[in-house]
Amino acid sequence: MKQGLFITLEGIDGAGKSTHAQALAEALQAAGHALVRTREPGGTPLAERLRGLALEQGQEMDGMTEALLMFAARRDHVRAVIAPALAQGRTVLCDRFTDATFAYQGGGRGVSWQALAQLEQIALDHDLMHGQMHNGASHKANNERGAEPADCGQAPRPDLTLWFDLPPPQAARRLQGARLPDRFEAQPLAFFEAVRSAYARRMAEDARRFVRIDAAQPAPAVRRAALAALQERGWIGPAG
Ligand SMILES: Nc1ncnc2c1ncn2[C@@H]1O[C@H](COP(=O)(O)OP(=O)(O)OP(=O)(O)O)[C@@H](O)[C@H]1O
Ligand SMILES: Cc1cn([C@H]2C[C@H](O)[C@@H](COP(=O)(O)O)O2)c(=O)[nH]c1=O
Repeated sequence: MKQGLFITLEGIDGAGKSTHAQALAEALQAAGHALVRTREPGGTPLAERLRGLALEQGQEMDGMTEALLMFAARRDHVRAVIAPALAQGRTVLCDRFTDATFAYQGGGRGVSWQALAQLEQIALDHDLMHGQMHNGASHKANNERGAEPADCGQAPRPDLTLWFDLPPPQAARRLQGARLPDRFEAQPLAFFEAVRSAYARRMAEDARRFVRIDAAQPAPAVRRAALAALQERGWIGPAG
């Protein structure tokens, strides 16, 4: 079975990811993709509990602790949801993934890029599917046959990342009064400037995977730009 597509949405809080995720999902489904929509931190019962801890106002923790929580949640999410779906040929549309940890915990909190790269490797590439394979068979049964697929221990990486890029003051204006801020949304503008710069660094390091969407445009133009990225790859039809 051909591995499915893995698409992630990134950007600072209030950039418009959730607003445009629905149109992207509808376009992918209309083009015949068997779609799994999910988010980070979250996507499994355990990861949603970790999300609650990480986002809860008043719950103090340092940047490395945040990063460890994010990667713990991510490992569970990838093992239980993302890797199995991709192995079944499904398309996964995920609101945030590892880039967010580099942006928020790296850029925002100052955790070293190198430490995050090491955590990524340990959390996602260390015997990821231990005890189960992507198709549900056990490693043990496979070992008894003397064979183990090469990709059993490694997490999939996104095929495409849409970075909704918006100046933090504009994002703050959009979020004002929209909802009660969580622990991240309550951060000052300087935090989000640092997060935004870190997204730019991630894009510079892996330019082929990223498409930057100018999220400062009116919503219909943002939607068109996001759909165009899928159309250019032949993943949806010209009408979206
Ligand atoms: N292009 C746009 N122009 C004006 N307002 C917008 C635009 N896109 C989204 N909004 C509004 O901005 C607010 C934040 O959008 P949204 O919730 O989609 O952001 P988000 O990136 O998902 O944020 P978070 O990551 O914090 O969940 C919403 O009230 C939404 O209606
Ligand atoms: C994956 C991930 C997320 N965060 C932060 C970014 C946001 O402020 C929240 C998630 O809220 P959203 O409304 O679902 O966007 O979590 C982070 O700091 N690090 C991460 O790895």
